[in-house]
Amino acid sequence: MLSDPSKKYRPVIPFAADYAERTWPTRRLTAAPIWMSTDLRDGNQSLIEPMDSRRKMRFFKQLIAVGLKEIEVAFPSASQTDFDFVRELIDDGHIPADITIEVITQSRPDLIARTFEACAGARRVIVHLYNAIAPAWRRLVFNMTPEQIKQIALDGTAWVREQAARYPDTEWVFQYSPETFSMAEPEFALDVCNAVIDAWQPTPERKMIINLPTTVECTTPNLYADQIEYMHRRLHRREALVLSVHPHNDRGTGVAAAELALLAGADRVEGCLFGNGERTGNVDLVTLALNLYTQGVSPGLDFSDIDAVRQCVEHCNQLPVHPRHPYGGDLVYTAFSGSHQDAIRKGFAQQQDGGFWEVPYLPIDPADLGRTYDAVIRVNSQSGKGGITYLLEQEYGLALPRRLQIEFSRAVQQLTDSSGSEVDAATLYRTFEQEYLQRTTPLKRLHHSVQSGTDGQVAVTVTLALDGQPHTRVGQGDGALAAFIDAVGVPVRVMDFHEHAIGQGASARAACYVELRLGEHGSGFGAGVHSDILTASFDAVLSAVNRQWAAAGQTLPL
Ligand SMILES: CC(=O)SCCNC(=O)CCNC(=O)[C@H](O)C(C)(C)COP(=O)(O)OP(=O)(O)OC[C@H]1O[C@@H](n2cnc3c(N)ncnc32)[C@H](O)[C@@H]1OP(=O)(O)O
Ligand SMILES: CC(C)C(=O)C(=O)O
Repeated sequence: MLSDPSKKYRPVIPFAADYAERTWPTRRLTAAPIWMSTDLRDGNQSLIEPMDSRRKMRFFKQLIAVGLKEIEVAFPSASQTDFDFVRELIDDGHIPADITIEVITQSRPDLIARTFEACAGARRVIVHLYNAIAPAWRRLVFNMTPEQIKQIALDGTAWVREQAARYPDTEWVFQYSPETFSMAEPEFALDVCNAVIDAWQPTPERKMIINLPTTVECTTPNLYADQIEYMHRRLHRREALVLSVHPHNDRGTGVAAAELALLAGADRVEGCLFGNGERTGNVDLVTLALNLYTQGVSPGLDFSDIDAVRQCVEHCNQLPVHPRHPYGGDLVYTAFSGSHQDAIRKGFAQQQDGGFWEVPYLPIDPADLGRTYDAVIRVNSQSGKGGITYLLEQEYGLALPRRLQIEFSRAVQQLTDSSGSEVDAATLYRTFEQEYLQRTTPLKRLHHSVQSGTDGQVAVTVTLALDGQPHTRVGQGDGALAAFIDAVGVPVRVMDFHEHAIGQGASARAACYVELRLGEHGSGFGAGVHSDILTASFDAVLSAVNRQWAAAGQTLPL
């Protein structure tokens, strides 16, 4: 890279002086625009292997299912595949009554004629004429003066009018794009567009579309918004126009450019699902739509099964959607890091049914897009007790008390540190079993009985396996747990005790967690799960004792 890039690159400055009449910065988006999908055209022309007709048809049907009403289906004069696809759509009746197909063409009479031939018989078609107008294209590609470039647009408009007259049974909607608009002088772009509008003479009843692309995104989105507002205020017959934008994403700000352009007066957005398209892509319609949704504005597009849409797009484009892609990526509702997991868990616990969505770190409820909560919290070495607790509770119904969460998370941390990889809920549960539920050495409960006396005292008789040998012991206490501890005969103090049901009805089980202090040694937890709640608490005591015994180097007198 150059130490002084200004010797090679210059900023694109659309306006000679500041565009001070702008009003867009204080506006807000309160309604969805008209959406137009160009997946089958701009998206398709950028693919390593363009779609065959089967893929195109699958994509077309998916776009309809999502709710798109305007779909650019082809560049029919470019290839026989594209021409035949348009014919198939029309001849085989694949275009529902509320869908308008769009087709693009260069401004060349033979190509325009072929475009109309492809569309003959359709109910309604948008014919999209384009020519590049920016200085570099004028000079390098066309070697033409600005007047000659304007004439290309006017010639094209006349040829489109001529062809449209030959097919009176179709409703033809004319769209003109000054390609490379954002890199052109705004005054020249306006001049070309107004000349085309004057030539076409749209009316509010027969509107035409003026589409202003960032063919190559080359400025910050605010400058593009200025350009759009400038055009919006000055285009002839504004009430007879649909003002459309077509952002690309070369600087990674295609979504912002589209959003600011809508604030600046645009009515319509052209883009692709998940942002496929030339180079870094067209603007992503999924992100735009769901950005509106998360602000409480209905986008008019339905992504309630976003994974199915993504699979279709990946299949048709033969390109993967990035795991971090907004809203649709595999990992975008997943938190690995401890503090995020903790906040998400607390948010879920306090989220009211029917209330405003307020789960930290999740801008949208994954369930609205058909995603489950299963993958929201995943555990690796960056995770804390919150995530571990969440998974054990969600998958296994275990609600660990706070200090046990801290204790158990140390065991999990050792596991994730040594493996360096993610642990799933099943592995967590297995670790919990090994650490607590299966701690039956040296003491194991074989069987027990409980007798309540008339004096409020309880007696417990328990047979324990101690190092494999059965021993029967009897204990007394104010309650069954105290009597059991007395029977075990180990000097422990109960520091903390929790129990809860797992599941409901006849098959419900009980989980019990006991924190014990054993003699002079520190305290630690034990846990038991059993269909009988008392038995669960006895097993929790033995689990705690056995863990303490192991921690003390097996030196405790049992
Ligand atoms: C920004 C965009 O995405 S615009 C859409 C771009 N998409 C595509 O190009 C995909 C489909 N295109 C194609 O298949 C071909 O380009 C075709 C069939 C349209 C034309 O093919 P060809 O006649 O071989 O021309 P080629 O592809 O080389 O295009 C360049 C020629 O078109 C001219 N041209 C480019 N754009 C336009 C336009 N909008 N109107 C009129 N002429 C144009 C160029 O000046 C050049 O002319 P020249 O050969 O006299 O120098
Ligand atoms: C033809 C136009 C709209 C285009 O695709 C672009 O400029 O990117």
